[in-house]
Amino acid sequence: MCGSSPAIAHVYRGTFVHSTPHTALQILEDALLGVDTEGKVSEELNKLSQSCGFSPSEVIQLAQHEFFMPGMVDTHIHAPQYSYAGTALDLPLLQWLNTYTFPVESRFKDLEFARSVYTQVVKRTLRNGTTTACYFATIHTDASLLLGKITNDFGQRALVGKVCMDINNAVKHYKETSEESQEETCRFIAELLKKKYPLVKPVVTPRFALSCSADLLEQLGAIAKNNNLHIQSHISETIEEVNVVKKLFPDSESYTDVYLKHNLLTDKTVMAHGCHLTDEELALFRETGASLSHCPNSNISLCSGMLNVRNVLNHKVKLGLGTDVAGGYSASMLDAVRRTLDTSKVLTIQEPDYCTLSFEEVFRLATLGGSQALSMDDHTGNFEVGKDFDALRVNVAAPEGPIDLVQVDEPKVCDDRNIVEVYVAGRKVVPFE
Ligand SMILES: Nc1nc2[nH]cnc2c(=O)[nH]1
Ligand SMILES: [Zn+2]
Repeated sequence: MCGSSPAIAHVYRGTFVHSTPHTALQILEDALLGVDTEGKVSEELNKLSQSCGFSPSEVIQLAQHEFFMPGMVDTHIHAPQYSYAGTALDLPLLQWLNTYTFPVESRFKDLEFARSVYTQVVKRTLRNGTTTACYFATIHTDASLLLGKITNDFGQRALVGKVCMDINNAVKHYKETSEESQEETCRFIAELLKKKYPLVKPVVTPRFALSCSADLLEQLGAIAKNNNLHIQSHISETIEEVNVVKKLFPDSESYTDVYLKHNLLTDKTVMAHGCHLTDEELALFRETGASLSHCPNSNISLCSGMLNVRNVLNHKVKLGLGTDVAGGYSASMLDAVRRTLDTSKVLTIQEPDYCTLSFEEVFRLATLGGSQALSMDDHTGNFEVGKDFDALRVNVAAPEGPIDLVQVDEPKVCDDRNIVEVYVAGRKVVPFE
């Protein structure tokens, strides 16, 4: 009904590609899509009524080699680590953290340094088509609030986490006391919510079980519960990490059980990696509704392991993709798509009966899967009517692109250079104003 819903602001005509829970890749050709004044998909594709009062001249027609796809969801990225992305990948996880990561993150006490790196990472991920990002910041509350401001200013949808850690035996100046961590987490949440940024929300962020005392984990579980907030952390990334967790938490049955016992596994929890989870642990994810972020570039770059995504999906655990900058050297979600396919093919080389992921399935993981993993699929993830218009305008024949079209209509693998416009909640955020 035209009369009762918000007015249509824009109508696009052309090819739309998206995923639904039932169809990994749906291609709608010569379709019409309306975006209303609230930035939502306003009418069913193909069924936009001519009587709603737009004239064909107002329709924005996509060019022959263009299509719209949903914006991609980076379910796990460390904003401060963008400052050294593409370097320092020669050590296994725990040494990598002590040698490179903690010293760099400790510099984010300096707000001007933070402003410069955070502006770069938000602009770069937006240009790469990340319309939603789930960020780790650092332990510094004011710099983490600044990251929230910058994502809001550039129009990126984001969950932003002030990192919590009260244990750090290697870089002793980069940690908090348990009390500081709790108080600063509460201040971070209160101040970020007070800003009323429409697309930016706080996420409770215990770094991982090895950086947090049991007392801190418990308090963070309570804070998340009392404020109904998202939670993010890392789990079972490397075998060494799993073994140390076992020693430190002898009363827990598994790594997953450590988080479960401290009320950190909820249907708003996203855990990164999970390469070495057992089937019993995956069952706990399924029962609690917690999700996994698959970070294949990082898993390979730090030689951490290879997540068996097919097994995760068979367990009906929600799963999205993450860049995990800077364990992953690329801030591009299209890179995460490629690495996900590569990892799946390596598993197939090792085990020929392995059911390799298809390109279509991985496209869904990068878009709708990520929205589901962050429990945002009621309003993002595809072009269903009523959802926010988070979208990428892709030009397969972009002049600066990396490929040449030999045959017309040939489907081809593109890269970030083919993303010519980015929209979040109906607002054009790339190119930058
Ligand atoms: N990849 C990765 N794993 C972690 N585990 C705990 N902290 C980190 C981090 O910063 N990066
Ligand atoms: Zn990480």
